[in-house]
Amino acid sequence: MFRSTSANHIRLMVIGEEGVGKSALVVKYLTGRFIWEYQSDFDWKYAYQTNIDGEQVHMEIIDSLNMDESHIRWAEGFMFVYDITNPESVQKIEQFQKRLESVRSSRNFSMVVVGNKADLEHCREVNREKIECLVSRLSILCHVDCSACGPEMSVRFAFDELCREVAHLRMRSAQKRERRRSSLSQVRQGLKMLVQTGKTKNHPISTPNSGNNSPVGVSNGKSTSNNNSRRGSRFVPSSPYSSLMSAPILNDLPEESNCFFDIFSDDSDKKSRKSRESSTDSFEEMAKRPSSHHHQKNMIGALVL
Ligand SMILES: Nc1nc2c(ncn2[C@@H]2O[C@H](COP(=O)(O)OP(=O)(O)OP(=O)(O)O)[C@@H](O)[C@H]2O)c(=O)[nH]1
Repeated sequence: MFRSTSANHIRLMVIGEEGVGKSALVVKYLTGRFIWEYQSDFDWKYAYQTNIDGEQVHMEIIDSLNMDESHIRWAEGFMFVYDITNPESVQKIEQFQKRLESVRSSRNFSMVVVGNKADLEHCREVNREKIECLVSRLSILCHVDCSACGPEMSVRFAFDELCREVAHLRMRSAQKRERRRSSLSQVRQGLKMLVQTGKTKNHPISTPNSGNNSPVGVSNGKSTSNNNSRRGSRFVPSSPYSSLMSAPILNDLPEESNCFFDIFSDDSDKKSRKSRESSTDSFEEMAKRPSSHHHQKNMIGALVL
């Protein structure tokens, strides 16, 4: 699993309220030892090399008191630690997650939740069911109880699991990027063929709304509603276009529909590109309508034209 990542290098950040045992957990993971007191005025950064699932992994871990923005951007995996004897230490989990999402502007990070000081089970004040519900509501995949002064196994499991999460996330993102790239290159190729066909047939590359400078099917939505005109059109007669039509383009497009316009990157006419970009809203509005599926299909159809 780790082989597909860039040099098996993983960057983690340990976060949580003061005194929950962040430093104790990191040191336990790195050295197998528990030390009662740590200096906590600094953010500590550790480098560590270990073997997970039979593969060498190079890790960097920041043990951070502050949710420094640069650290949040730097890390890919976050370990949120709370103290099972301190209910207040769990309250900020949602807030932390929101902060991560806002700084990283998406969910492209992995997170595990660790309930530390499990050796003090008799003093537990955090309800296990409640925290399980919270964790699943926040779509956090892994929640582990462990103790920095107990057996090393559960601490190791928590860190290793976070690394696995990061590796999975990277793999999923790489697959997504690859799908998107191949969809876009299909469209580019199709457009090139169309331009060539248009030239050889001596047909103008015209569109249902040619005459205005806006991109086809994007500016006002009128052109996209005329499905019949696309079918009957002399410009979409044969198989290359139908294969283009069936390409999984819109499904794979990122939510920011600006990528939609990347397929025009060969176009040197900046003016018309600008007008296309300013039309993003109408594209999004069309996609939101109840019959968005048809609109989207029509949109591609209009684009092909
Ligand atoms: N009983 C018990 N005590 C722990 C455990 N982990 C940490 N402690 C103690 O809790 C206190 C705080 O531990 P730290 O590791 O400094 O906690 P921290 O979250 O790094 O604290 P800050 O650096 O101040 O944010 C120390 O006195 C530790 O000895 C644990 O698993 N069990």
